[in-house]
Amino acid sequence: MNVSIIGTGYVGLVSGVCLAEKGHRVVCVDMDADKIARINAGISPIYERGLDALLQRNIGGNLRATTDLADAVHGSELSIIAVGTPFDGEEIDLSQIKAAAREIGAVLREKSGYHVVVVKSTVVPGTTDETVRRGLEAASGKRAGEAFGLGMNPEFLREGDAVADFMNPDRIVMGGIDDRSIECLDLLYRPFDGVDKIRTTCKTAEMIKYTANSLLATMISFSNEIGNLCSALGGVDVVDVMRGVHLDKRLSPILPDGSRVVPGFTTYLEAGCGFGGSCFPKDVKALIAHGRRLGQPMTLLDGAVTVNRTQPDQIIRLLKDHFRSLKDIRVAVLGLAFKPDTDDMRESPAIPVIQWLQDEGADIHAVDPVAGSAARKLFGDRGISYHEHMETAVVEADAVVVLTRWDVFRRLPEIIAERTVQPLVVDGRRMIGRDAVARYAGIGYREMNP
Ligand SMILES: NC(=O)C1=CN([C@@H]2O[C@H](COP(=O)(O)OP(=O)(O)OC[C@H]3O[C@@H](n4cnc5c(N)ncnc54)[C@H](O)[C@@H]3O)[C@@H](O)[C@H]2O)C=CC1
Ligand SMILES: O=C(O)[C@H]1O[C@H](OP(=O)(O)OP(=O)(O)OC[C@H]2O[C@@H](n3ccc(=O)[nH]c3=O)[C@H](O)[C@@H]2O)[C@H](O)[C@@H](O)[C@@H]1O
Repeated sequence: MNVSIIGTGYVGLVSGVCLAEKGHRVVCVDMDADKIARINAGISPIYERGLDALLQRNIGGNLRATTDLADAVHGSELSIIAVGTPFDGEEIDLSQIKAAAREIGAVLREKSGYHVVVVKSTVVPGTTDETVRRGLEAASGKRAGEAFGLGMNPEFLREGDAVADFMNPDRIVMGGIDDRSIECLDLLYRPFDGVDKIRTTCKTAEMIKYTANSLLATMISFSNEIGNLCSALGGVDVVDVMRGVHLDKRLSPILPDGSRVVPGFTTYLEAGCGFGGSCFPKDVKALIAHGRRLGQPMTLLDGAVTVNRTQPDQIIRLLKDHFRSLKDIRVAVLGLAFKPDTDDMRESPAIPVIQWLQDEGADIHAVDPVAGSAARKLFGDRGISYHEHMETAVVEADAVVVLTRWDVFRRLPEIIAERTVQPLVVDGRRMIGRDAVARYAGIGYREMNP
């Protein structure tokens, strides 16, 4: 199938590369000429495990990239919209979606033959049926359901695992305004044998995406609230509590091989310094705003956002418990990205923590396997030295703060073991054993007062 993808960010690029790998002929479109040049040169503009290899295998073959949207849409039977849908502080910002619909519509005015337009971006329920349909019809002078089809196909990939998630999805949701549009999506996903496929309306597809993200975000905030209570109680560790809760078969069914999913990060019941990224924060806020507009308060989701906003304060509290002032105190910060395996710093809990440390006049030594240059752009050099390796960052540190669950940080106890003066380890991700270091303070745990 000939496919054009409008918007070549995380989702557009990964989808394009993976669909090309599955045998479709794909053209990725973006207005950012630098990005397009890099992709055509076989260099991925984003850090994502496994992406470079797939990109290099397909570019110039099943895959090409261009800034020419009209040419790409003309040469394809299906166009996927994967542009950004940020939160503007009040509500979802649909300006990129509207522009893409207008531009595609203008091409459809001249194009003969049936064409299907599919929204992959995360958009509030009703957007595809109303805003996108209106934009396409106005610009093309044609009617949806007659000259062209319209669908909604949300994406569930996680950054860091994007290629693996796209290639092995848990489900594929295919929303459409009619059977013909859904059939076209079915053809696109035919190479994904054995995956559960849901055929539904565009509005339900949109709602499935928001509900999935809101549930996961709420589970994290729930775990964090319970963790904060454990910490207030003293002598109770949220990790033990969640293990006990999670062994309930309704939460972790026994797998065919007799094993269980181990409670932890992948189950979204892991307390820590909060969720970040380009999606959970903006999507939950957009759904709350949409509910409010419809006269439906979203009390629980409001709570999830509030817990998350204040969760990095737990790190600050733990530091304040141990140091009267942070002025000139040497603090090693392990992890800057919002999660491991990505260089993305959007809404990372490291942002408020580092800004507070800067304001306090701490001597900050930051390390992240890939997000160092993104962090330098964000924070500058005020009070911060950036390190390539954890070893140099933690040397002589008075405190070590763990903010991202990168696997390499598990070696921390081994690295500081030889030091005569032991630093305080503030574990914002609960990934270092409580007894593995001499001085430990973790989110969701406090020693019982003697
Ligand atoms: N990042 C993620 O992990 C996931 C994101 N999503 C959703 O997918 C959508 C896209 O997200 P990202 O890929 O992260 O965004 P992004 O911001 O990385 O990429 C969007 C791209 O679209 C381009 N663009 C915007 N308007 C354009 C136009 N008219 N013509 C050509 N190019 C245009 C921009 O230049 C940019 O490169 C959002 O709605 C997001 O919520 C869904 C699942 C996962
Ligand atoms: O719509 C999206 O963009 C995507 O949002 C999330 O994916 P992502 O933001 O890439 O990352 P996650 O691995 O889900 O982590 C999100 C945040 O939650 C935090 N987290 C995760 C799990 C946990 O138990 N505790 C916890 O604090 C992580 O540190 C991270 O900051 C969803 O997991 C994807 O399914 C979805 O497609």
